Amino acid sequence: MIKIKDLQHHFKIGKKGNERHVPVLKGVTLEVGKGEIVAILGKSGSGKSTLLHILAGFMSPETGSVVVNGQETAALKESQQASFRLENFGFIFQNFQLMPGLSAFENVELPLKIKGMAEAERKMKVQKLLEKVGLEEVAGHYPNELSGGQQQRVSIARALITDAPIILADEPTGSLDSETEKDILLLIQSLNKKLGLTFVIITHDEEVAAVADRQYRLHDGELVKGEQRHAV
Ligand SMILES: Nc1ncnc2c1ncn2[C@@H]1O[C@H](COP(=O)(O)OP(=O)(O)OP(=O)(O)O)[C@@H](O)[C@H]1O
Repeated sequence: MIKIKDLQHHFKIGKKGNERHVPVLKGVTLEVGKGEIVAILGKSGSGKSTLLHILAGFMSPETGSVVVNGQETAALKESQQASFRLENFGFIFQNFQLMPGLSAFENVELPLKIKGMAEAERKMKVQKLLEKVGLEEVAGHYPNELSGGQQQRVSIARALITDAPIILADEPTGSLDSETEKDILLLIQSLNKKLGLTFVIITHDEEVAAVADRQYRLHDGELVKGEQRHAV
């Protein structure tokens, strides 16, 4: 499903003529199969977000390749990139990134509007998914009328609504208290089992990584395999 091969990336820091080259990824190789949960741990600044951005096609790697569902992402034309992303990836962020002026229902509906799905089909699909993630009673609430856990459920529903097979989660519980964190991790595990969704989760939190089938640690620009556990 995902094949990342020998990714290297560095950033230039400082003023022109006096730049420093800081290597962030020094040859990262990773394969993720369909229906797996893979966690990437690493300290702040270790390159987790850089890896995720390259995987999602927001950034191009200097060397190495990313193949998603058989498609080498660097080979996509610029005009194909957005629809490829929409078809293949759903995103979950630490700070939810919901549209404040839209209700929970409308936030989840938005990607389908962008895809051009007809209204009746759209409404039915959103309704079903909101029930699945336990939000039917707050569907009309705006983000500022929802708890952190509810907001993250909305953002998970938004990530799932387009039926993308891969969910990329960037510190999905970073803004939540530990009880709510557990709820969200259980939801992720259940969606993985019931729908066969693939998750790549980046986190600095060992408890979050514990839901993964495989754990890796980004350290000094390299990916090191970690331990495997299966409990929330
Ligand atoms: N656009 C950029 N220009 C220059 N340096 C950058 C840029 N983006 C990231 N970096 C540097 O690359 C390194 C990796 O950053 P990255 O955001 O990938 O780390 P991270 O592991 O996701 O950190 P965090 O957990 O704090 O989000 C850091 O040293 C950062 O300062």
